[in-house]
Amino acid sequence: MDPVLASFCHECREPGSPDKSLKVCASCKSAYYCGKACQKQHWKTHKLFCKGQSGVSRNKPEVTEAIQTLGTAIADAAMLAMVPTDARARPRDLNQSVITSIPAAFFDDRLNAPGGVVECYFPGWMKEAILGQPGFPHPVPSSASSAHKLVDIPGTGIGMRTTRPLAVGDIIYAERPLIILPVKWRLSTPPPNGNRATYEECVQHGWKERELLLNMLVARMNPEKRAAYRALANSHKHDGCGPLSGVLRTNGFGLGPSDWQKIILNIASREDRETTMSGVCEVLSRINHNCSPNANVSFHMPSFSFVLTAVRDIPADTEITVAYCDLQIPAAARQQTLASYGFVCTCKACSSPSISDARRAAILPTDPIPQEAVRKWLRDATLADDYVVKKSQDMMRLIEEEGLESEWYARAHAGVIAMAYAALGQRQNYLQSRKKALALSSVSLPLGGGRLVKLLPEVPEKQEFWMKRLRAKAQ
Ligand SMILES: C[S@@+](CC[C@H](N)C(=O)[O-])C[C@H]1O[C@@H](n2cnc3c(N)ncnc32)[C@H](O)[C@@H]1O
Repeated sequence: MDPVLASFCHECREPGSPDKSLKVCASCKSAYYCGKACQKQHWKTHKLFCKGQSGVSRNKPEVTEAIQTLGTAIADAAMLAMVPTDARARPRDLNQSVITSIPAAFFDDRLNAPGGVVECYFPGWMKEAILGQPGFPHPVPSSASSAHKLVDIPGTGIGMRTTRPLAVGDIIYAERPLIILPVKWRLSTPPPNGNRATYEECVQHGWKERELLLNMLVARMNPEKRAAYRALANSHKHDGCGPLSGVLRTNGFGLGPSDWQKIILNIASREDRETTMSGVCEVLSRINHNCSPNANVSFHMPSFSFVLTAVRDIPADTEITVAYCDLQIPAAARQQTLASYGFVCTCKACSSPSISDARRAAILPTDPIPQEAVRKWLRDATLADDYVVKKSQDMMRLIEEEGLESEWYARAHAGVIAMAYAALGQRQNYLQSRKKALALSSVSLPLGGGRLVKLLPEVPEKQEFWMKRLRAKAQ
């Protein structure tokens, strides 16, 4: 008997007491309950792991590294599904995937990090890198005062609205996700027909494996979070992927290589470093899509939370929206991507596709390194003094008309305008455009401010290009 496992009800997580002794599962003798109701409720998950049940073999399959990864988890599933601390999941091999809670979770909620814990499945090196951040975990960022509410929105289900006016760059809400796991699924066990399995059979087998894993992750949550995960929208009820996978596919926010690069460790393989993860949130996953979104969700690694920021000024009592797809592709292509979410987008851009598509196609991103655009202009005396400012301002007008302030080129053009004003020695224009550029920059990197903070100092004279255009002309 594991004394930790035997000390609490595995469904409601209440501790046992001298006058309320816990009953053990007669079959596996490793799950404990305070009463029949909890045992019945827990059986939905427990049956997958309970010794003697056919769903999952408790023997480790003897196959490749990848199979051992999930195989180990399956063999340990009865424990992993129930033990919310991370102590058992310390990776022996950093390339082996682990099921774990970040930050560490404890049965006694008073010991848990404020902001909650995330149930994760990822390679061990990611866990090491996350926990290795100095001062981890940073508190989950918060908005100046409550700024949102969840409401029923006719035709779209639940959605989010503002409760007060917001300015570009304002943090609206942040939360640790319920779960995080890789988007791409590598089969861990052979499909039923082995080498003869068709592509479709492999896909379905992959869904089965992922559903099993999600069962473990969801079982580790406290009852409130479990219920919250299960209550989220599911637009994949009819393609055989399983209910928990359906919720993941409908509600996941991406968390990609650029996020990992900030805390990268050399121990990660190249393939792992390029891993894209998906995180499902209790509140933020209720936000609907718009092709001209007024908000953006980004990942803040120090607090391990997703942060929602306003990408332009938003009046009170307005629906908050984010983008579910690439926004520069034509409307018809966007509708194809959005079909997997089970809706047809009727936003302004999709309602007049010919006008909007032409304008979006005309938006030219500036150099990904904005200083380069300014340097090229400085080197070329044949270009007009207002060449760079005018070009980027024209682009900003189009970007704003199309509502694409969330895209990287919006902040890049805003940065170019500010740097060009510095090169022209125009102090007021520099300060004004700097403010806008920094607000747009914080949309993708809340709290960090992004690269532009270093490039656009508060004192105009300290800007790298200050007066350079004027001096070049005087020579
Ligand atoms: C991530 S959830 C968003 C929250 C969801 N409305 C709910 O009730 O939980 C995605 C689902 O919301 C709905 N949805 C999101 N944006 C929509 C839109 N622009 N028009 C219609 N339905 C939308 C679709 O059903 C989609 O599958």
